Amino acid sequence: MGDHLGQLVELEISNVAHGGVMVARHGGRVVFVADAIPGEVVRAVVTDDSKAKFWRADTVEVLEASPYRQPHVWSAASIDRAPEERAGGAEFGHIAPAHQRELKRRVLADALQRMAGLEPAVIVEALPGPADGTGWRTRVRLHAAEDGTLGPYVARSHRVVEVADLPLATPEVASAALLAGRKDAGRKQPGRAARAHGSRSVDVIGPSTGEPIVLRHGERSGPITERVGDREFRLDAAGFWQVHRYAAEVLTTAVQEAIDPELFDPAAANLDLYGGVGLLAAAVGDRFGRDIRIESVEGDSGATGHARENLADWAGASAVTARVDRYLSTPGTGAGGLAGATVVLDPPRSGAGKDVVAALGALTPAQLVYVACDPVALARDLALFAGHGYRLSGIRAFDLFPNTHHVEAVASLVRT
Ligand SMILES: C[S@@+](CC[C@H](N)C(=O)[O-])C[C@H]1O[C@@H](n2cnc3c(N)ncnc32)[C@H](O)[C@@H]1O
Repeated sequence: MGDHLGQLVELEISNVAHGGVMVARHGGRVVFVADAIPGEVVRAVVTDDSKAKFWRADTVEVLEASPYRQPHVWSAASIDRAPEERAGGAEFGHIAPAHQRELKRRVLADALQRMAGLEPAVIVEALPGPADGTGWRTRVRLHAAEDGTLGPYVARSHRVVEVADLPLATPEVASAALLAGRKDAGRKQPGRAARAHGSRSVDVIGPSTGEPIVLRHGERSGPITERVGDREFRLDAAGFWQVHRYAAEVLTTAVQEAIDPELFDPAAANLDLYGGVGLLAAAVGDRFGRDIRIESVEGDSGATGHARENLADWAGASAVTARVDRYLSTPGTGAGGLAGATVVLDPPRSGAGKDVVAALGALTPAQLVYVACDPVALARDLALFAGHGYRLSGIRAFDLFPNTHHVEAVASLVRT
């Protein structure tokens, strides 16, 4: 091992893997290949040969192209650049949008089948916005290199690369970010990757109301307002909010539709777990009326403070700061257990996990709606839920992150 680093290999791409890379075989070993498409033959450079079972490689030349290959939506991330100077964060940008969604569907379907024995019919639905999947990012983080260059990281590294455009960002966010880059960087050679400078970063936030906000490392700003339909949400500029400009709206409707009204009890101890500033608790409230009872549970006290304010329209709504696992293991959770309750959960990428699933299973809510940004964590948790007497009754998937490999799913679970 270590002898093959930098070696050029010719690879036939057989499949898509979780994590935005494709699968090929070389000399009996699996190679995870970036910037390729299933069905292609590519020449790739080995970037990691440290493991016995698999290597990693980056495409440098396409020998037989897929009919789904397109010019990359972001030239800074294209294979026309050397791998060490390719911007990260748009790893599917060389694939036609409908086929990106098909590959994401395959990854989700494969995870559900392998890890949970489930074979639901599922497609990945496109969001409103440009058909080429650009102009959606309302949040962008750029990093500062030692020489002052401000830019995204090179794919799968912590090297900073200067870029001339940011097509995945909304036009307002892209302009603000590039302006910040020009101010900070002085005159640098575009396309050159440089080592990152500690943890210095610049966040550009484009709320749906007001001008973009640029927060340099350590800076704070007052709260911002995000509008979703007729409703407004206050939050800290640097706090969590769905990144795609239409994501909050799409998830609101998806969660509302994923709840079985026959199983919904407005007086039960309904929960919005990993609630952020209350977006999905409000979705439930808007679907089932002003008198419902719902508690939003969130680990970040700043977000909970805003959630209280954002949920003020519902007398029966509350927001608490707690880690979800601790909250669920507190005796008297939901004042008398969760019998008859509807639970929405929207955990971070790692998923809810064994302890949270076990605690929820023991509290026997009537139904759950699981919003997931990682198909493998979702599939693992669905298998765990099955062990606690919950079956999948419906699932939808959304292309909340076009031109990347990420996919969001909304799964409904009911008691068997
Ligand atoms: C994917 S976000 C969802 C937020 C909200 N549902 C929304 O759509 O705006 C996950 C949230 O869970 C919170 N969080 C992460 N781990 C947590 C934990 N163990 N307990 C409570 N909250 C947690 C994060 O602070 C973040 O606000």
